[in-house]
Amino acid sequence: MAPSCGAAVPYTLLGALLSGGSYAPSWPACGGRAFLRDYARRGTNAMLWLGLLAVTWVLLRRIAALLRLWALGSRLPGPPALLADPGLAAVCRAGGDITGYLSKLHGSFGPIVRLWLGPSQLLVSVKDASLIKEMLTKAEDKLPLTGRTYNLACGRLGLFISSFEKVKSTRESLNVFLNGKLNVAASKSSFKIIEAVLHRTNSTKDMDSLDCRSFSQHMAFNIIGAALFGDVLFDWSDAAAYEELLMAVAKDGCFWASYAVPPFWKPGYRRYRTLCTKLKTLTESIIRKSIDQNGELRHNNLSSCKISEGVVKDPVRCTSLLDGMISGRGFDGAVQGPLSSEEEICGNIVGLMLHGISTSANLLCNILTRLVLFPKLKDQLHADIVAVHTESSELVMDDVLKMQFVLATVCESARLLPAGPLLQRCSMQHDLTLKSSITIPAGAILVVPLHLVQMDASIWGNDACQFNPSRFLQKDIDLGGILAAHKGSNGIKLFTERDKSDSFLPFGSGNRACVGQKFAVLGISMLVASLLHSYEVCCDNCCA
Ligand code: HEM
Repeated sequence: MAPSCGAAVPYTLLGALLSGGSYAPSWPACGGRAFLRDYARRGTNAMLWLGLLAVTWVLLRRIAALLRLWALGSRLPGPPALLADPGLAAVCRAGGDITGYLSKLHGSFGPIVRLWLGPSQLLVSVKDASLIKEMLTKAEDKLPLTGRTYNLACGRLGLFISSFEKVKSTRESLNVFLNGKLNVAASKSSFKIIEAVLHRTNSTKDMDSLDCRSFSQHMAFNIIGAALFGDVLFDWSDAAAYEELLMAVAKDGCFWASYAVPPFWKPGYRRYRTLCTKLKTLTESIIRKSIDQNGELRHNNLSSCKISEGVVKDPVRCTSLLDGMISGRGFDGAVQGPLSSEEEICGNIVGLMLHGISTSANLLCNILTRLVLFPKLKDQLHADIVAVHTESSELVMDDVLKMQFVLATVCESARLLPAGPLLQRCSMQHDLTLKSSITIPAGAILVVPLHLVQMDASIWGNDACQFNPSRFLQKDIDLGGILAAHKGSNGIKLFTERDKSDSFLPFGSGNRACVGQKFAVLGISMLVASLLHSYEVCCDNCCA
């Protein structure tokens, strides 16, 4: 009996071919089209099944991760587990004091507290110095929101993003680059920076009513910009527009990045994206200028390799961060083409400008405000500066390293006013086991409430909340430690006393610590010293 049409048709195209013609007689009877139709139907079904299995697999994995988060999270001390902590929600709604709320919780539950921000979001706050050190060493990832914010503003970049693996090598290159910048450029630049800022503010408004915040921001822009682009920044006609654009992009980045799906339908978002594109174009323009007019980047990179020979043996690695920019050819590619490593370099530069300006401006403003509020501080700083820096000589980095009171003032200001209230980390892939008994599940948001730690009276003494730079002198600032940076970071070893050094965290700690720490402390000290050496700093109506 002849096989029925359906039965005769092989199930797969491969089956038909492999059957070696045994089905051949039925083909003409059923028609090649029927076979192909059936084949397509079965193929589609198979694809749908595969898709369904994949989605189910992903969902099951998510559910397993969620159950794990709930199980491990509930074991940590904290207020009763609810969908979202109502106390924190109330504090946030009132635009209130998160540090104050965490302080109460730490008072009740101890050095580790967990809070549920939602069914799938667990926040763990750590306050104990030794636990913090362990946590910051083991938790190597940044929060995905931080990475998304920088990605949105800067495009593709190899710094500030979540995964430690992806930022490791760029961090190391940047570390070497910034060390070289300190040795080569800072001493000459500081007076130029001050002059450029005064020139700019003079041309726009009355010098007598200079706003401290804007002044600090201009100084920060110029010190980071001069380090990255060289002196060409000072003659660039678009410098002011570039600074404004950077600040505008920095202001709203976190808000727009908090959307899970980019809200293209919102005019505000489209305006923000336009600003980011303009920022990228201007960054490319200043990089080009820097390469074309001065060859500054190439020159300084190579010099820095020679200068820091003791630290870095391989000169090729010295230029790796800015390789693409240094070779004008490579950068041209980035301007014309889609994503490339050159685009990443441009993204890194924008990221560094955004982060470096906001943090350094914050610190500078804090110091300048204290200078005007406390004339005695100004006198002490002045005495420290003139003791080292004579009128005739040029101020150099070695001089700044001798100005212990200036360095102590910068560090004490950073202690009292860190860049943000919380240091944030997470471990995306692995659970964290602290002190071998506390397990924090992967994906939890880890925070260190900096004000609580850096103003903890049990560590810093009864005057923990007061401004007292001398506390940094009592324990001897280890200036040798400032120059001995460990791999991928610029650690400043300030205290011989362990608890204090683990509780001084304005620049973070561990593998994701601030790479610009040494650059910021020494650069800002240099600026303050240069400013006080040559100018009178005072507030409106109080200058003699
Ligand atoms: C007063 C000035 C500054 C403050 C207070 C500051 C603070 C910080 C903090 C708190 C972190 C995170 C640390 C952690 O998670 O442990 C960080 C990271 C970082 N900072 Fe700074 N910073 C300053 C200036 C700078 C400057 C001038 C640069 C470079 C030009 C810089 C480059 C970086 C980089 C590259 C990272 C880490 C990026 C990563 O691992 O993905 N910072 N900074």
